[in-house]
Amino acid sequence: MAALLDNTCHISVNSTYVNVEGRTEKFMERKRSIIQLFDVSKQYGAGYALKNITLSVKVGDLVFITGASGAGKSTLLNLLYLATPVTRGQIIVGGMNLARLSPEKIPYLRRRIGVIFQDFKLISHRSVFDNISLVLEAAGQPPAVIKKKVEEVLERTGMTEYMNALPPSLSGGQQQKVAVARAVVGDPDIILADEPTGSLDACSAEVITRYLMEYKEKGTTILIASHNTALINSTGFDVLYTLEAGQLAQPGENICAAMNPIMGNETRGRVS
Ligand SMILES: Nc1ncnc2c1ncn2[C@@H]1O[C@H](COP(=O)(O)OP(=O)(O)OP(=O)(O)O)[C@@H](O)[C@H]1O
Repeated sequence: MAALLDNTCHISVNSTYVNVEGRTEKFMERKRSIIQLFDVSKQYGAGYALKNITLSVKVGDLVFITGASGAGKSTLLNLLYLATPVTRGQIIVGGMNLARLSPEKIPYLRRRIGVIFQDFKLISHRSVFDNISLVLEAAGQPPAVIKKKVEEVLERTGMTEYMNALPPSLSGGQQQKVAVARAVVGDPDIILADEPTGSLDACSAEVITRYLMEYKEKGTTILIASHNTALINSTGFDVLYTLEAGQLAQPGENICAAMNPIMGNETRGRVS
């Protein structure tokens, strides 16, 4: 079965080979999974934020989690970072079974993941520089390396002049850039990004998106939760999952007309 995504992207789900914008890859055998969810559910009280989610993400893939407000996108990312515990099911990240991870191993998991939270979660009484450098201090990096790396990510995100500022004195967009800088500074294996350009103007969004895609090119696995079709189209994707009221959309149930024609709950390429 072949589905036409747009003029430049054809997908053949029965084939080992996929052609995305002229790139032909033997993707199914080449890559191993770095994230796996098996029948995962998350309940808040009596309500389900996520229900029976089974999916996997391969090393180096750019994966979008899309869906309407309240569909469960942020919850999914939060589970991967152990920001909130799973109610049922199993989650494996980088070979670690999160249900069996002892409290002292959680920092190890988190050092391998860079997170851009939707609400940024910056430490309000520490400077921009400190918010970013804490990641490297926790990883035991020497001060000279920390200074060099923090200055580099500040420069790349256009935040050098604000390095001594406290987060509450910054605009939402500036705080989001700091959150991006903090997420990438440790050169993580996985980046989890929740609407990473949601507070940015168009020009800044382009700069930040390109910066994140440099990490994709270096082999970092990136999961982006977003309902921003422009963002999705600006990067393309390896896999796109659509959530609908906490469940993966079934074939033909993609809820956003703008996302059509997507076939099934997983696809590759671009949306039209
Ligand atoms: N801490 C919480 N306590 C109770 N309910 C929660 C909590 N966090 C999320 N929820 C509920 O879980 C569901 C999924 O929320 P989530 O934030 O994951 O959605 P989302 O797809 O990221 O939405 P948005 O696009 O608006 O950010 C919603 O019904 C929400 O109200």
